[in-house]
Amino acid sequence: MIEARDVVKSFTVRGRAGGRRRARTTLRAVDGVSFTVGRGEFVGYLGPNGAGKSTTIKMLTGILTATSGGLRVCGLDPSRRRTALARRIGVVFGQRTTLWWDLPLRDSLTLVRRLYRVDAAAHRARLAELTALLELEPFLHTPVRQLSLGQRMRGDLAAALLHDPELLVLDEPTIGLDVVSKTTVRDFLERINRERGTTILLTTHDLGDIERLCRRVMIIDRGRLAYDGGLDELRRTVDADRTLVVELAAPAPPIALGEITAERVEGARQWLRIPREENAAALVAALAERHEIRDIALREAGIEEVLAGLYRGDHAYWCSGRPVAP
Ligand SMILES: Nc1ncnc2c1ncn2[C@@H]1O[C@H](COP(=O)(O)OP(=O)(O)OP(=O)(O)O)[C@@H](O)[C@H]1O
Repeated sequence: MIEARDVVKSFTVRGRAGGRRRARTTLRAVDGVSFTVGRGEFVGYLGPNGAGKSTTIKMLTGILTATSGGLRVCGLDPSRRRTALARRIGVVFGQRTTLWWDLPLRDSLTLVRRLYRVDAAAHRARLAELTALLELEPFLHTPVRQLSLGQRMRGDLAAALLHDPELLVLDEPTIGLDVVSKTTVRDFLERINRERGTTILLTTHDLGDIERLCRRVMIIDRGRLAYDGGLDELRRTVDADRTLVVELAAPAPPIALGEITAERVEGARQWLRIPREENAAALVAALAERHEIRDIALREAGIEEVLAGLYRGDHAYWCSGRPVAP
């Protein structure tokens, strides 16, 4: 569905140099990215702010033209075949709507049908299906400007899927949504991927989206792909520390065991960060010899901690992961 080979996108920006005329410099927002996405995959595209995610998505959808490299989406060159591609993909930008502000949602969706020249009977069937799945019925006749953010997002998803695209590209689709709306959107995406085989590329800062939906993640950092592989594999590959939470029989000064010291103390409870190479069982045994322990729990780093470490650059060109080299 997507084939990117050494894709580069440069922007010319005015530098901050002194003098009357500020010097022009070239910024490589996407700096030689290569990957493929197969039919039916659900892939998360992650990275810190300014990493190059939106620029990649704009190239994939034909909004921007790559400076160099090869790009094929559904077998088409996106910048040259933008109209043909639009019939085969759906795009949702969480921060923007493609719906007509002053029209009731239903009329907006009818206009989308005309734009994509969807046959009337197919449209009726598809609209009925999407209305049920996204629970649109209560606000189908409400002008878009009066919809809540969660309702509008569901409307935008329907608009992006009315022409039954093979590929759905989502840029932060759950941004600003409450827990219930997020769940509705996630359940829906999971379902169309599983049942219809729609390929989905999802950009998000919401790690709940990733944990719930993506089997594979690609991480971009400063324009370069730094990881491409499974989520569990990412947790394992990154040398993430673990935390031992110890509940003592009574409050005590911070525990110190060689290099390992408690980094948080609350009453009788203490938190110890354990480096990956440390043997946790031996540590627990040593602790039990010196302290009266009431309870103990070993906590693996969550995906949030793993990514925070990566984004901070704690793991210089991080994972040996999959085929991603600096
Ligand atoms: N039209 C443009 N002109 C100049 N620079 C741009 C342009 N669009 C993006 N950039 C720069 O390219 C880099 C990548 O931006 P991009 O929007 O792709 O990042 P992102 O990963 O989507 O970030 P965020 O998570 O904040 O949305 C940034 O340094 C940004 O300032």
